[in-house]
Amino acid sequence: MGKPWAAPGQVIGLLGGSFDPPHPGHVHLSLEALKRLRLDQLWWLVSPGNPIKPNPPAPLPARMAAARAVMQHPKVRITDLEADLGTTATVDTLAALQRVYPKLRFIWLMGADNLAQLHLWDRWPEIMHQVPVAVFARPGQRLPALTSKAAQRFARQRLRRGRAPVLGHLAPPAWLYLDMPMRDDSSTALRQREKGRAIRAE
Ligand SMILES: Nc1ncnc2c1ncn2[C@@H]1O[C@H](COP(=O)(O)OP(=O)(O)OP(=O)(O)O)[C@@H](O)[C@H]1O
Ligand SMILES: O=C(O)c1ccc[n+]([C@@H]2O[C@H](COP(=O)([O-])O)[C@@H](O)[C@H]2O)c1
Repeated sequence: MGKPWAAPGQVIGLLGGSFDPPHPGHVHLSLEALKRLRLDQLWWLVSPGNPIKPNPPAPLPARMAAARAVMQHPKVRITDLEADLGTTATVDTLAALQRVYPKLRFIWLMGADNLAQLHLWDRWPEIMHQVPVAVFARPGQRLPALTSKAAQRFARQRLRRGRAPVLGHLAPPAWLYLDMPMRDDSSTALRQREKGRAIRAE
């Protein structure tokens, strides 16, 4: 894939994920992020593989094609940048992106379930010092997210939601939690449904 193009100073949201498969919850988060964070672009980083998930995902080309089919928006780029960069840990991906694109401003986007688990990620506090972070509501995840180790450790750096439009221009650590109408789509549920269908068809 060609490298995505953006003008110096632009604010780019990064949505990393396995997207195994992609679903309307990803699209919904993306549209909310574009609007609420005033993003110039949003890049989906379709991951070669989540470093802490035990089972490997479906092959990357299939997930890229599925992602392109569900998310079509002039400001959203579907990328396999981590495969290009040779990174899987987010801390390494962000460092590499900041090296390759020193003039862009990145915001890391994630659902509330990921904030609840962030303390399990490789060198996670560094991530909070690399880029501002925006966390989006997900059903049943508000309390786990807001009482998580990461939320507690960075409690003083949490901003009120009214600051969302300027988040991309602030120096990290800086993060906020954004409520939104929630969708309960999940890749796990879709994979389980697909497995059930395959078993019934046997
Ligand atoms: N329905 C949703 N609402 C809010 N955020 C979501 C939703 N689905 C996924 N996300 C967020 O999108 C990012 C990528 O998600 P991912 O590809 O892991 O999908 P998933 O449905 O969480 O998959 P899995 O069930 O396999 O963990 C993560 O930050 C995740 O929190
Ligand atoms: O860096 C880590 O250690 C790490 C651990 C777990 C997840 N991540 C990243 O979090 C994003 C969401 O992952 P997933 O598999 O839940 O879609 C994706 O970009 C992963 O690479 C990163």
